[in-house]
Amino acid sequence: MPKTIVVKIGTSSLTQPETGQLALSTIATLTETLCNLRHQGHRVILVSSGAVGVGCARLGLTERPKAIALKQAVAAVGQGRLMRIYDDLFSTLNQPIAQVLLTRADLVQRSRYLNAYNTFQELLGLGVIPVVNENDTVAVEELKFGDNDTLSALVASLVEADWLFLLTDVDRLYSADPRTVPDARPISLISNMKELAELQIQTGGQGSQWGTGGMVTKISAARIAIAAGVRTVITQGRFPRNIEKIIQGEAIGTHFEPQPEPTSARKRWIAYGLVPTGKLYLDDGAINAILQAGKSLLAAGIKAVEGDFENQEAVQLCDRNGNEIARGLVNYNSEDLQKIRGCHSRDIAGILGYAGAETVIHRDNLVLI
Ligand SMILES: Nc1ncnc2c1ncn2[C@@H]1O[C@H](COP(=O)(O)OP(=O)(O)O)[C@@H](O)[C@H]1O
Ligand SMILES: N[C@@H](CCC(=O)OP(=O)(O)O)C(=O)O
Repeated sequence: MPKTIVVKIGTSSLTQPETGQLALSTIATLTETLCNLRHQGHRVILVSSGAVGVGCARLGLTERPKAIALKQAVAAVGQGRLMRIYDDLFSTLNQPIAQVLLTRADLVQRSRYLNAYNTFQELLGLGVIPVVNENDTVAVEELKFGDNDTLSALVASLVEADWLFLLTDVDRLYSADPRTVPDARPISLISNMKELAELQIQTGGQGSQWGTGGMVTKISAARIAIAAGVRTVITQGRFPRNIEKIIQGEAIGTHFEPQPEPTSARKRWIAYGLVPTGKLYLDDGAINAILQAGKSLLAAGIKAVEGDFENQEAVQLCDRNGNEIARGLVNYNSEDLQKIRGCHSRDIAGILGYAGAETVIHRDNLVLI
């Protein structure tokens, strides 16, 4: 059965850690592997980091720039070179590829989200392998994916992929960072998010010298992907051939099993496509109503409102300690919500001077996280 497979490779696997130069043999093997998958009839998307790392190597910079404008300039240098290398290798194997550069803004607006979906479908239908990266050169801080783990999970969710492979410089997820905790326990399978929470995995800092986000972003990427029904695997980037072995059933890397009933496409867009602009702190009654009974959120259950947002924007719903439990589209702006929080729905019209929605977030626009 043909599958849709998203493979994300990080800078730490694409470059030599000592010199920052490209790891050519890894890239060549990855290219061969992805072509094999295409020949087997699968639909393949590559999410490749490396624009900043390759740009640095090209310009002789020895560490990842911190200043935003410099990083954006370096990414512009590196992205071109990266695509040239991919195109040379894939062309040798007669495989057409396409460059797809996305920013968060492309997924926030529903029409642009659907447009991105259509473009991917066309490319995959044409037998092309899209090579995706964040459009680092124009992305603005407030509207960034920030790391390609998240980007790859959103792409996998968008195209409703069967597999997401997160290729990195460790062979799997461990109970703690194996670089600093040598006896950290390897983890082979995570069946659901409850199990993940119970494992209390420690993720240490921000990852390797050239990587962005470390393991934290891979775990949150897995969370996004499995909610969309995508089986997610964290595995070693230096051995891309393992992808084929894993698809054939070998137990390599860490597997995250997909949620049996994936969240609907629209709710996934609300939860992960949109960028939340505020927070609502709820009382225990409201939390129970949402979590246990699948109810809408009413003004009476809101203890506090944080942030400045408009009607129909996405907000986070939190318990009293600030832990996020859900996200949703609000029916009131932040100014009006400040006035009606804690109030009964029948009093809203009197307080605001107009008859607004009965619910603050309708259950159709509310997603548990
Ligand atoms: N619990 C953990 N299990 C495995 N690796 C971890 C863990 N916590 C932190 N890490 C670190 O995450 C790093 C990979 O992240 P990163 O450098 O961002 O890679 P990439 O460039 O592939 O995205 C590893 O080198 C490892 O040191
Ligand atoms: N978009 C950036 C990569 C950001 C990123 O997530 O990097 P990595 O942790 O190496 O996957 C680039 O191309 O350099």
